[in-house]
Amino acid sequence: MTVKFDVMVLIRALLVGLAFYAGARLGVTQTITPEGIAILWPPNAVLLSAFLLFPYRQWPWLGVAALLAECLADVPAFPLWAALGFGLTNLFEVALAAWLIRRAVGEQFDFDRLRSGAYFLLYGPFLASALAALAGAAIYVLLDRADSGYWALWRVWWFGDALGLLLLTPLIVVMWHWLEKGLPRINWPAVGELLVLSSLLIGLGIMIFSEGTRGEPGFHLTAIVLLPFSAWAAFRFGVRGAAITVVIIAVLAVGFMVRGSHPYTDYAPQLAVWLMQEYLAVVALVSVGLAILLEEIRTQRNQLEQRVRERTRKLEEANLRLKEQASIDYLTGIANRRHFYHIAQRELKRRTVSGGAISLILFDVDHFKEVNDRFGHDVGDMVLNRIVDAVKETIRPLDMFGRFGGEEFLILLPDVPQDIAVKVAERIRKGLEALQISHEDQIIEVTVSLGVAQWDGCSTLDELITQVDKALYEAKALGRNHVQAVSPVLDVVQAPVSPGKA
Ligand SMILES: Nc1nc2c(ncn2[C@@H]2O[C@H](COP(=O)(O)OP(=O)(O)OP(=O)(O)O)[C@@H](O)[C@H]2O)c(=O)[nH]1
Repeated sequence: MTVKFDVMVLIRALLVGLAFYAGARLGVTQTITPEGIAILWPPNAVLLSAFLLFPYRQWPWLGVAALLAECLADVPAFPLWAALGFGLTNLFEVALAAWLIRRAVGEQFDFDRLRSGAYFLLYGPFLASALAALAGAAIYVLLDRADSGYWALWRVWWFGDALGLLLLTPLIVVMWHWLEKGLPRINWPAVGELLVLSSLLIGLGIMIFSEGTRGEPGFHLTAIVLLPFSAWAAFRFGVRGAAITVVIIAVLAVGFMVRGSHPYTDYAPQLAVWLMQEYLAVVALVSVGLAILLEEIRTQRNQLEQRVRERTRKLEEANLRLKEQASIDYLTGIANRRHFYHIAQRELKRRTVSGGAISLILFDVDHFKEVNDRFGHDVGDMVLNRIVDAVKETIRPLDMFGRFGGEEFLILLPDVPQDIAVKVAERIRKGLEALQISHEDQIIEVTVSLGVAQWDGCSTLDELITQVDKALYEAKALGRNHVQAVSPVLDVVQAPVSPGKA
């Protein structure tokens, strides 16, 4: 691992060092009972949060800063070798916990998943603190100051460190992530609710922790009364809210206890501290755990909704494609017979009510079999496509163009009487006659025969198609490359048949 100098890292290390020093001073001066029993050790949470939040390459700087801070805080009370020993023990504890947690959870650590909460709990307060306590207790024994045995010292170190990590790490980590996103807009109703919640919590906390029971009869509020308040914070303000209330409760509980006032005054001092540690651990686990659980449910619900949205979009796209496939002729891309019928029937129905002319053209490629036979089916397909393209350019966008089947095509012309439709058909005939389709070094020429009919206002579509089919048959009979309209009989528009045409 290369250690690179960076001003940002130096500032971070300085801040971590200062916070660690403040935590250590707080630990030494504000968390030890009058009987000399330490309740919790806050600074390790500062370093653990930093190790969880910042890249591995910054760890050496942060670690050195914390080590110096520990020595500065301890030296007034302990010899330098012991201060250094405590510092290295804490460093080992935090580095081990952070490394294991990040390995298990991934590099982006936050208290937003049950998984991260569970691994934090397992590797931090449970494992790393208990292991570091083996060394911490040994240093105390070597100092020869303590009147209790090695395992009692081990337990005091473990519980104190574990509680410090448990209470403060979630707060520091979630606050860091929160501030990282930039200062949020102030939500005044939420601020109001938070004020009410914290006032109630602080008021009740003071009542509960300032009062020693001392076996007096009568009504006593117990510390568990505060639990619903941190649950309230968890529900309404997430992990941040829960972590803040947990710290408020801890500050009140520890603050009063080190001044000799707490709800466990009936018990021996050591047991009273255990009970307090147990109480604070339960409050932290329940509140922060509940907040993480809610966050996890919210995240999973969002992910699920996102997946449902994505699937629905894909399904709609597939439906659209299916609809298109069901209505479009696969070869030419114009309406297939089914879709053409659907649209044409709708048009006729509309005109039954509103009136207005409507005409139909049916055309067929002349001697198309010869094209297939001479050039092959693929070239035949290409020729059909070129015919369709040419016809599309001749008709209006609102005319309905569809493939009737094979080399037969239908065109529905709304608001067009038969005489105009005949002119359109003639334009198509001429256009296709003039079309020169090149294939390799040859030119393929085609002609079409067209039947035209105007709807009489009452026939069905099938009847109209039968009529126009008859006209087409007549056009074919007239020698192909003709337009033939149905009765009322219009003049047959005949074109000279060019000898080279297929
Ligand atoms: N390449 C190709 N040929 C098709 C397609 N659909 C139908 N055909 C062919 O079109 C030809 C139609 O032949 P016929 O019904 O005998 O009509 P024709 O040869 O055009 O003769 P007339 O209509 O009497 O002028 C047949 O060879 C069919 O195989 C298609 O999608 N692609």
